[in-house]
Amino acid sequence: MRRARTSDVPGIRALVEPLVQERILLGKDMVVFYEAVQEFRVAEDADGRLIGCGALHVMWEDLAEVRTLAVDREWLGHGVGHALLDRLEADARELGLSRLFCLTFEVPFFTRHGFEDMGTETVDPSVYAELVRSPDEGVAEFLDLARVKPNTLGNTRMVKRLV
Ligand SMILES: CC(=O)SCCNC(=O)CCNC(=O)[C@H](O)C(C)(C)COP(=O)(O)OP(=O)(O)OC[C@H]1O[C@@H](n2cnc3c(N)ncnc32)[C@H](O)[C@@H]1OP(=O)(O)O
Repeated sequence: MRRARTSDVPGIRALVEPLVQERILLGKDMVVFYEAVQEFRVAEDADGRLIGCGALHVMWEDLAEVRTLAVDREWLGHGVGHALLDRLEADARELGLSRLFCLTFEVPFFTRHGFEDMGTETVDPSVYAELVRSPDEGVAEFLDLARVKPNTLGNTRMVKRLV
């Protein structure tokens, strides 16, 4: 497990692409991955092949989103996903964050990690007014804005409080 390098971006894209085709993850252009490379952690096998990735995207003083968490099909069920999520959580704590958001179909996996369905939970109106100015799709998903509903269909908005 290590921080991503720019040379990992094609590998991250290759991990994510089949999941985009299955409409599990949202597709992103290469430039977006390069811009976000500092948010990524990657997992590699003994031969240095990329087998998993995940990113932490800060949204507000206390809040970040876990995004683009993906594990190579051949490695599913070997603890790679949990290890990546643990690492992202540790990064979140280091940054001083206290809430982690995710939008996912993998509810049991995130529940095992202490995430809960957000239900109708929202944020303070003054914070809402600031967040709503963001052009980021993840922020819009957190706020459950109508324009991103087609992306969120069937997904669960989940949150974990870091103590
Ligand atoms: C915020 C977002 O990015 S949302 C999108 C989340 N990503 C996706 O939906 C993409 C498609 N899914 C995936 O890539 C994967 O299924 C992931 C990332 C969700 C999970 O990755 P995996 O590496 O298979 O997870 P991991 O092996 O750690 O855990 C899966 C199960 O294997 C079991 N397991 C088997 N071996 C182990 C082990 N050595 N250590 C821990 N768990 C293990 C666990 O019981 C676990 O069960 P749980 O999910 O109910 O807790």
